Amino acid sequence: MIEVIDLEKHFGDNEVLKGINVTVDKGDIMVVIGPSGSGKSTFLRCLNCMEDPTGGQIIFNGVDIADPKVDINIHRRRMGMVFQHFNLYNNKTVIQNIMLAPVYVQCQDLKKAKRHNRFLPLTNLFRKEKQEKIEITTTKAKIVAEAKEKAEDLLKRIGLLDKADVYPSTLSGGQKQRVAIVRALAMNPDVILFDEPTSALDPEMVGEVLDLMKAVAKEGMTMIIVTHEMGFAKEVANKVLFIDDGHILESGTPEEFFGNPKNPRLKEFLSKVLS
Ligand SMILES: Nc1ncnc2c1ncn2[C@@H]1O[C@H](COP(=O)(O)OP(=O)(O)OP(=O)(O)O)[C@@H](O)[C@H]1O
Repeated sequence: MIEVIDLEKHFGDNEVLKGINVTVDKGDIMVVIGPSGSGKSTFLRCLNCMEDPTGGQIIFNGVDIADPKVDINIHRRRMGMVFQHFNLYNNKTVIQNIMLAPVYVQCQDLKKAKRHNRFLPLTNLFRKEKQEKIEITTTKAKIVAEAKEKAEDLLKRIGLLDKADVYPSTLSGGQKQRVAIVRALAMNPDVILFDEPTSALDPEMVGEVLDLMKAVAKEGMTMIIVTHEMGFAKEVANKVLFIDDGHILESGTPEEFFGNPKNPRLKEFLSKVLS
């Protein structure tokens, strides 16, 4: 699904990623670990071009999205992202947060179709087939109604339907992050990128977020997760990467990675974080 080839990212003289090569297959749960400042978040942010790569390719569903000529917005909607600090819109209610992006992209598609006055392959996020022709007689009201139904289902799933109309500031950190995760799911993405999703949470809330992530993983979602939660990596991941100083120094299954680490820097890192 994603093939990262010789990815480089520099911030001025600071060469943060120095040639990263990774393959992500459909259904992979890939956990990325490494010391602070090693480039993990930068790697994740380059995957959906939130940071423009300095060099290399990111082939996503067959298209090099690092190519500046590519319309990244079309591809980015297929990649969900969950941030350390939730990034919910505080001036929108919980359900509005979940509905916003699906309604926006579908209304944009509808406008485009109407402009061309013909059938176009439109994104219908609420049907099984992700790219199917929908009739241009679809209306914004229909799109909103479908998005609302889906958002309510997602809130039900995380036990927060009663919070649909409140603002995020009234939620706990764990609740905010669970809303952020279902917001990503509402776009029916091919992959979700998680950037330290539990690092900003009080310890008692970490479990509820990890449990939701485990459930999403079980459903077959492809996930790439930067985290310091080694227990989660051992239990849920099928691939683990160790990034240090802008390189992948080791990668493997959790069994190989934790059971028989080879790189001395990884051994040292694991002895610190697992002790
Ligand atoms: N937008 C930016 N502008 C300039 N430098 C940046 C930017 N983003 C990251 N960096 C630099 O890139 C390096 C790697 O940062 P990054 O956040 O990717 O590390 P990390 O491995 O995720 O660290 P942590 O575990 O502490 O979050 C750091 O030296 C950081 O200062």
